[in-house]
Amino acid sequence: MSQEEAKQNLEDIEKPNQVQNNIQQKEGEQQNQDGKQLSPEEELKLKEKKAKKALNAKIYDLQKKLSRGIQVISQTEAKTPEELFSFKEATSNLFVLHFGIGEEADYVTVRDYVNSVAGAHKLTVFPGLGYGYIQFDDVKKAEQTINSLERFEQIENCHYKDLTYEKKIRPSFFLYAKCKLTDICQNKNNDFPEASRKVDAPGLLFQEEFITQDYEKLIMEEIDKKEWNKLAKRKVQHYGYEFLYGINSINKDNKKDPIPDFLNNLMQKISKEVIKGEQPELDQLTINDYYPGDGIAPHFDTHSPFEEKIVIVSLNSGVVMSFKSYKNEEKHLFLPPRSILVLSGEVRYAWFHSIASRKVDKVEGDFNFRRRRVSLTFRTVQFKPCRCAYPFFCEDQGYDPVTMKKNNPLLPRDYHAKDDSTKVVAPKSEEEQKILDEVQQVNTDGKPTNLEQKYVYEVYEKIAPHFSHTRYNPWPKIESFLKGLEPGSLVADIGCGNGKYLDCHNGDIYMIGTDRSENLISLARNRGEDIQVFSADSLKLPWVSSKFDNAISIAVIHHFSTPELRIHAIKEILRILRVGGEALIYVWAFEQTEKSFSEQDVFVPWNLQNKYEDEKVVKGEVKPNTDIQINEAKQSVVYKRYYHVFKKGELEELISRIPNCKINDSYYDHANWAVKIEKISE
Ligand SMILES: O=C(O)CCC(=O)C(=O)O
Ligand SMILES: [Fe+2]
Ligand SMILES: [Zn+2]
Repeated sequence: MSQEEAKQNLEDIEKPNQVQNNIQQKEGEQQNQDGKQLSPEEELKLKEKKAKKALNAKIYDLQKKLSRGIQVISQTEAKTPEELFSFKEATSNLFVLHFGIGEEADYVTVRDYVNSVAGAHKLTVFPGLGYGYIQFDDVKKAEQTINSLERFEQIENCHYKDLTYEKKIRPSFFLYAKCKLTDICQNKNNDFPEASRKVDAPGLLFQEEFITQDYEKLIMEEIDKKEWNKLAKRKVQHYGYEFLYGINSINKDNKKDPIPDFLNNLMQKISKEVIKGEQPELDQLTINDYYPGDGIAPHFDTHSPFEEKIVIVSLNSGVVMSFKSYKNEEKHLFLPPRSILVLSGEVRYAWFHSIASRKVDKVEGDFNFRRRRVSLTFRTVQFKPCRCAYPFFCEDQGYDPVTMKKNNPLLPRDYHAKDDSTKVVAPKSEEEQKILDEVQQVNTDGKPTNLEQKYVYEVYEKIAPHFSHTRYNPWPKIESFLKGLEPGSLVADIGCGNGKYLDCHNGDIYMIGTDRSENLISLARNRGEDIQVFSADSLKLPWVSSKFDNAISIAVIHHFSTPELRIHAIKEILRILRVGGEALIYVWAFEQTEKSFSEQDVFVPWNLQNKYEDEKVVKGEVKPNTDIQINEAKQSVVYKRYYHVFKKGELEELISRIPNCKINDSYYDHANWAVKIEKISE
């Protein structure tokens, strides 16, 4: 059945009220359209026709769901079912679509069913997406599973069974046999890390079964008798002091309801075993209520409002908490119910912690399905400034983790590091020249080359935290462009870096950022709960066409190594804009006063301070993928970023080659050439 036929069939099906009417007609009272009685033969034909239509509608519906699933998972460009279903060879993998996996019941149902018909297999799910795949060691087992299912003969490759019909729970089970694993799991965003029950991080203490099950039950009951405050993503209760979410601090002048008495036993145990007189007693409590799928964005608790030790007790369900150091070390710890987690020292002051928004976690080879989880976060309110050993994350010592804008003279001198690129750019090395010659000779075809991969993307991933610390002041002209936009505008920040432009507007536009560097994206995400950012390539944005009112592309286009790619990137900006929408584009200028370039394709050094670098790289024991130099005098490791610096008029010339836009303004600002372009037609 072609897509067209399927659509036609779907359209042929009666409208819901007609179906309803037909059901209300009793057996034997079938009438034709003129109201005449039907003969038994005619009746049978009509029934068959209806059954066929209903079946086709169901198939069409399943096909649509399946094609959406495959598109999400594989990020393929295929748009029609024909394109998606065009795999020819059978493999030992099955694609599974069961409308709602992520719930424990779904997972167990599918796993047990496959076990019963074909035995050993590996089932992988993409929680929240409702799709997954099964790997067998043998193509026969995949076929055996397929053959055990009901079959819709009309559609090759599609097989369906309502596994859970009897149990009357939601998901169905739907297999697509002939898919290649590479087609469905290329996108690493679909997979997620495995956690352990024990991790080492400096300052992290963790203990399972800190309280009994009975006590846990009692606390849960008492908590639910109290009133919850609703946040955008979860519910909370606060005791001791008022908590202010906008600035992630507490109102020290507003002492509220004391921590409730039913927590006395727990507080005493913590006092004796954890606090041990090392800081004043805990006097502030935040209770968070999470349902499967809820999470908390990466953050570290603000330094100054609280003393060092932060204590988190988990109730009712396990969850994985992820930790990330400023050196991008990542650890994933499973917090079972009734466990206690204590954060102090480096992990408290300088690591991010987060809970990913999903319904299931992978823990030491098993899935842990989340249930409702309630966490108790105890802190001690601090009445003195923070003098921790981590000034680069300490708002009391000059750094504002929310806005990243403060510039406090108390910081160590090297802290607010300047952009460390040297003033005169050295001639290219042989390797740099070679890679540049290579990419400029091939047809770049809208895909990033080796050069962007090695000298742009990988370098930004590496230098992200350090880079981010040097990028905290929005430039005034860009800020005023954003502040001047129509209220309600949807604005894309393409190549948003640490997100410094995502929160410098008046709050009445809606901004979404993308950047190729996942490390920069995590830093951007840390700016606040309202920040919307995604990792994506500027050559292939994940947005549908013509929906954005505006876009900004600041310091991005100069990182592409060929004119074709630069044009491609600009066309991609125009693609997502609506007709009449305007974009602001900035690129580095060849004409500069601070730097002097002798040519336009340059490799600009970045001195990554040793404190941001792996010790092993600093000592020369490990070499990263990109070529680096160790600069002992400056205590740094030198990475190089590729730029094509633009001569006056060059950006305008590129844009003149794109038919559906016009230039509204162009100017020179902060050693960049800037243009405002408007989309004039689709
Ligand atoms: O719920 C948790 O386990 C963590 C809560 C948290 O990190 C916070 O409220 O700052
Ligand atoms: Fe926290
Ligand atoms: Zn501090």
